[in-house]
Amino acid sequence: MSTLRWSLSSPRLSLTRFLYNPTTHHFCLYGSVLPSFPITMSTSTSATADQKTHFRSASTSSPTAESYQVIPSVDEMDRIAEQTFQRYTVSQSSSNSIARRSGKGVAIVWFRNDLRVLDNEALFRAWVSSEAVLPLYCVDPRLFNSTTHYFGFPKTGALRAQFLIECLADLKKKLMNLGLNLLIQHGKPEEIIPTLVKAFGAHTVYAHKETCSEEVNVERLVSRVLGKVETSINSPKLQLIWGSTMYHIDDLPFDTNCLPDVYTQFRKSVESKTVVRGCIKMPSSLGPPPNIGDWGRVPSLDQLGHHEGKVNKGMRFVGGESAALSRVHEYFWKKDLLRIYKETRNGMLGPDYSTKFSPWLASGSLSPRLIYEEVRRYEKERLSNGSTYWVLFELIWRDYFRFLSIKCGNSLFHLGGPRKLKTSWSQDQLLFKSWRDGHTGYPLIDANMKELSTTGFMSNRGRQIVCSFLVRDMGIDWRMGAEWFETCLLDYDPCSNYGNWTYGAGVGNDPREDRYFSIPKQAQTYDSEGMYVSYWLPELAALPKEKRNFPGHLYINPVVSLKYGNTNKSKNINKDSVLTKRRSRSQLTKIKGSQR
Ligand SMILES: Cc1cc2nc3c(=O)[nH]c(=O)nc-3n(C[C@H](O)[C@H](O)[C@H](O)COP(=O)(O)OP(=O)(O)OC[C@H]3O[C@@H](n4cnc5c(N)ncnc54)[C@H](O)[C@@H]3O)c2cc1C
Ligand SMILES: Nc1ncnc2c1ncn2[C@@H]1O[C@H](COP(=O)(O)OP(=O)(O)OP(=O)(O)O)[C@@H](O)[C@H]1O
Repeated sequence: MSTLRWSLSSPRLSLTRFLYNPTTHHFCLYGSVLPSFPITMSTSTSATADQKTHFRSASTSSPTAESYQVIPSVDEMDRIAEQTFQRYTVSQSSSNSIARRSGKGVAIVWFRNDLRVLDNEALFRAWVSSEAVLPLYCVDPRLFNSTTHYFGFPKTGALRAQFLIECLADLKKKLMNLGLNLLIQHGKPEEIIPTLVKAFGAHTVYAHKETCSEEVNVERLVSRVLGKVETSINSPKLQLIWGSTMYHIDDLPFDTNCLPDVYTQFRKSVESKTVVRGCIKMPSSLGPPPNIGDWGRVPSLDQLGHHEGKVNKGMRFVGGESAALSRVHEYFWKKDLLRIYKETRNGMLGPDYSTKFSPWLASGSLSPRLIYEEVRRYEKERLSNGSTYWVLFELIWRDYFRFLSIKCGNSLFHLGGPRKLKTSWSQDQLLFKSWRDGHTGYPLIDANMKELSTTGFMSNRGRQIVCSFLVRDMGIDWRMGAEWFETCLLDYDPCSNYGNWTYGAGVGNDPREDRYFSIPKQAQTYDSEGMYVSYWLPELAALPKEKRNFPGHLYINPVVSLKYGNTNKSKNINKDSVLTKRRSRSQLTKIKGSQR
């Protein structure tokens, strides 16, 4: 594979290639931009057909509008991961080694949403405090063969299940490279862990602390049963460690119960008063493992309750730490995209408009502190600008929702949200189904929903638009949307998901109450040539560019009218609006009648 370095002087990656909209002051990634993206041609030379995911517009009228996501080969990912491991691990023989092993006996590491080796404090502490570490993952039936809380959707959809399988396979491999292994058991942690503690006489179980009630309940159960285990060593303990955020909870300038209600206040406060801790330098060897005959296999998709988990269009994410580190390397160093992140982050089409780190962050294959250190290194070695800062700005949003979940407790999942608002919502099944399946009659909504179900991913722009449409234009119970996201998203994280949905639904702590996203305006600003919608809805590709988002009678009739009408003044959509309004009035009556 070619090792290309992209600098601003690269003819194929200059800002002029992003379309600038003087009215909105936004840069867009569409139209003639995508074909010139460097990944298309330059790195595809050694990629096999399997590694090239066609991110190709179906448009016959724009044959040049295509881009490939090149998934690096396993060897390439391993090579990058190895380089990064060298940076973030220390050898025991090294004179500047800060890691000294001083413990006795066996310690268990219970892996949860922290499926990585680098900057994994639970793993590190287990190693320091023992003579042998037993790494464990429990395939918990509550996560895989179960349903979401209110509406009974699959708790973990097929694509996320597949992603997790890849994460586990990679973790097992990484641990074996470091002299350990990963014990994989099927069942509830509160049943598996005490048995192992007893069998190995383990003194401590290390795990990363979670914050939402489902996970916290499991922690409580594990802790409780450990209290009853009798071993030769007195009272084995569950030791919970904080490790999911960029800023450490113990370093916050306030108690989480006094977390500011406004994000900006939170951000300014942590930025001025808190320092991001350095990554834990992991030892380059973690063995020996305890003596185990059968370490168990990485589960199959069938065992996780699904049969088919393949992505055949759009972005294909590979699970695991190697792929995560490879993506960081690609986005920051190889393609040099970090320098333009702020201008491109609102895109919707293609592999490179944003970092796409979220699936790895959610599974814990990637540490936010490692991203922080890589941003700082990039700023030193290449350049520092608004874009390099903005990735950290977004990661602070992620931190904020995580801390907010502690403050809000279960109100994050309740209809009235943290503000406990009493609003009436519809649960109209037909309307919801049209949203879920991408048949609303609004190409921008339909394309985004198809992307979600096909790939398990949707851009941040898309998420805000489909959320606004569901709750504001359809008046549907926001929890139905949130639970559907919970099923489908590869990057599903209860805090970010329910946090963003409560904001979108106007029941969060957000001071901006009415977050309405006008579809015509969003379409004109972010998909002015209809490249995005025609990629996901190929039937629109034959239409002139300006009509693809506003196809009128040439597409499905809109199932509801827009709350504020079609304010974009587009000639195409207004033709149908009277009809739509008349029809949707009767539909709205139906909605009101279906409230629960
Ligand atoms: C309704 C809705 C639901 C969402 N559900 C989730 C979810 O379940 N899991 C999830 O990780 N993100 C969620 N987000 C936030 C955001 O859309 C994704 O994090 C982002 O699109 C991931 O793409 P990226 O990694 O390329 O992001 P980038 O733009 O490259 O941002 C870098 C990182 O910053 C963080 N980030 C960015 N925006 C947000 C945000 N609004 N809230 C929290 N963190 C953010 C993510 O960790 C992301 O990986 C949701 C947003 C909305 C509007
Ligand atoms: N990680 C998670 N992902 C999705 N939903 C979650 C998660 N953690 C908690 N919840 C949701 O939090 C809510 C609280 O569930 P729980 O069974 O603990 O209490 P409850 O009796 O339903 O509500 P409450 O305690 O608020 O009266 C449920 O809606 C549950 O699905």
